Amino acid sequence: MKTSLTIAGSDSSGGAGIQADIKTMLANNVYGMSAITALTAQNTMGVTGIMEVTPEFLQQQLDSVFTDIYPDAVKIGMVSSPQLIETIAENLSKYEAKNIVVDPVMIATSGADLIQEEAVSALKEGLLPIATVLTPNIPEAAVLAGMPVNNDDDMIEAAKILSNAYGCAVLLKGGHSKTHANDLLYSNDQYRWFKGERIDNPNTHGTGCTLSSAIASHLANGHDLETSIKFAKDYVTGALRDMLDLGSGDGPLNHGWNYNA
Ligand SMILES: Nc1ncnc2c1ncn2[C@@H]1O[C@H](COP(=O)(O)OP(=O)(O)OP(=O)(O)O)[C@@H](O)[C@H]1O
Ligand SMILES: Cc1ncc(COP(=O)(O)O)c(N)n1
Repeated sequence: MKTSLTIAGSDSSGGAGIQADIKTMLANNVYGMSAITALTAQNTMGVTGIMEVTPEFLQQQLDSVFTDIYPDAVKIGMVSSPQLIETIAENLSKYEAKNIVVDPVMIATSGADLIQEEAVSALKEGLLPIATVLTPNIPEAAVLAGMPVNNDDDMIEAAKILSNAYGCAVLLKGGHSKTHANDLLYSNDQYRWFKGERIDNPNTHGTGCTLSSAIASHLANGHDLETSIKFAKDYVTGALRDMLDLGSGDGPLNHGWNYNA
């Protein structure tokens, strides 16, 4: 069985972060492992607390995983401080990690800040250059590329800027678009749209975490990037279409929609 590691924050409500990642990995046929960067006290209505791990404890988790069950792919989600980002960058280089999916988590759907301001430059310096694929949503792409992203042409321009600056593929997700749910892949000076049916579902907590973990799972299983994105997008679309409705706020997806069917 192929293996995948998520380096991310825990979401006590189970819809995003580590919990979404591990469920997604199980549903997409890989053995999932985790290195936790922070605990969040969170539910469908918001985040009420964040407790970061120390860089030393993150280091211990990474050593434990990489020296025993080597991951075939790595997904990186919420990492809020520059020190933790440096620890991850150093270790992924040291252990020669491959198939690295970087989801630059900045703000939760509920509005909470999940990254310190000074961590954004650490992210740019340490993690983007080693990413196989970077998966920003529209607001994150605007911050990272330093330009407004208001339409499809802006999405192409921002993805091109990021791909050229960091030498990685960029999947700019269209979930925040008012008109569609199409994601744009920019890689090797070419772009391709992954078109998605926009589903009228208010419960989208964790869609970004789920998509990036599904991409990592399919890369771990040996698929190329475009095939992995296509399978991952189909998986997220199915999970949204399932119309799970839990909690009073922005609820989670059904990660098991294709599992017990
Ligand atoms: N209403 C929707 N219908 C269909 N697909 C959607 C919808 N909303 C988001 N998606 C898809 O979900 C994936 C995640 O996109 P999105 O832009 O929402 O990421 P995100 O903002 O990082 O997610 P998160 O909600 O975890 O912060 C993309 O493939 C996007 O196209
Ligand atoms: C621990 C953690 N990681 C990531 C997200 C982003 O997901 P969303 O934007 O759907 O809330 C989150 N809310 N919590």
